[in-house]
Amino acid sequence: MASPQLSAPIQRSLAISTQSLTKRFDRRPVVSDVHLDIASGDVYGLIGPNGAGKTTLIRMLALIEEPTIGEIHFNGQRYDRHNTAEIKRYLGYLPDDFPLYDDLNVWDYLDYFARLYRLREPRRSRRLYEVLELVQLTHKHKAPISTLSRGMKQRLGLARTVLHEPMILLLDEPVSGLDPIARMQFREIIKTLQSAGMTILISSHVLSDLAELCTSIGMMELGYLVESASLQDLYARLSQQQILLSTLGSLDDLTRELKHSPFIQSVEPVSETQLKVAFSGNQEDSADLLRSLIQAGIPLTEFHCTQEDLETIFLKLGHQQAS
Ligand SMILES: Nc1ncnc2c1ncn2[C@@H]1O[C@H](COP(=O)(O)OP(=O)(O)OP(=O)(O)O)[C@@H](O)[C@H]1O
Repeated sequence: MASPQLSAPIQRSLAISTQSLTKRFDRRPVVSDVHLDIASGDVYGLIGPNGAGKTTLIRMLALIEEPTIGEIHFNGQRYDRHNTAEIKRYLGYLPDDFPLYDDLNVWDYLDYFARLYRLREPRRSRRLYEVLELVQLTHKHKAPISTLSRGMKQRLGLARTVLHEPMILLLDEPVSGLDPIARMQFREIIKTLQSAGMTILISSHVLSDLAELCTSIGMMELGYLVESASLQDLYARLSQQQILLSTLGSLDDLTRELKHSPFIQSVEPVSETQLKVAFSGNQEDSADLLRSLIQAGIPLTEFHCTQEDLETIFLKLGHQQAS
């Protein structure tokens, strides 16, 4: 059998790409010179303080707000006024204040939008069952919308947004105001949509939600995209690794051995048996350290590597957002 060929890293195409994207209201810049690239299949988290311009940027990407200057490309196709209808077919947009008709039941609400998307029977009913299953509302299909919890309403909004099987999803603060369980349920659905191949942009104020969900993060401030990178890059570039070590022996012996490693930046006692170490090496370096401590006969009972979280990273970058 032929041996597998080494291949170059796969270059993913861009689902969304903007150049110099700018929006002014009455000459006041709200989004300024945004160059945003989102690779196909990414879940891109957009964060930023209130008024930073996230909603306005998303509305431009959803083709609801006309840019003052700049270009938007979707899957390589440049948006202009003539192809709006064509591009909207593969966009799904969930605004932060989407309307729900309280006197309709769940099925009729979705059916109404499915008809607007011109889905015909039997395809329409099949698609309604699929999206209800996806958002875990099958058992509520006859329930009046007014009786749903906030989390269910958000999931219903998401169901409506994906009815026409868009390739790109734009979600504006979809988890704001939800309790932790509802947020978790929402995250699970987003993961399912990503694994089905969708590219997803999601804005939020909750960094920890985005850290669990996103492959890339962008940060807006005063209309500018001040940071945009893959989560992996951000962690590699800015997150300090920490190691918690506990021993049955003396902390002095452990500290002496630790000093042989060039990657130890600081050692801080946590208790009489535990130390916290700031570590500048990578995972292989930490494995080497563990091996050397055991070889030196240190009776370790704990060796736990952690990384600084996104909040700490953004604080380090000097950005305001760290909620
Ligand atoms: N249609 C409009 N006309 C005038 N100003 C507007 C309009 N839409 C938004 N703005 C202003 O643009 C700025 C950015 O608003 P935007 O809603 O995009 O920010 P945001 O980052 O989404 O904020 P939040 O996190 O509070 O939702 C705000 O000062 C807002 O008042």
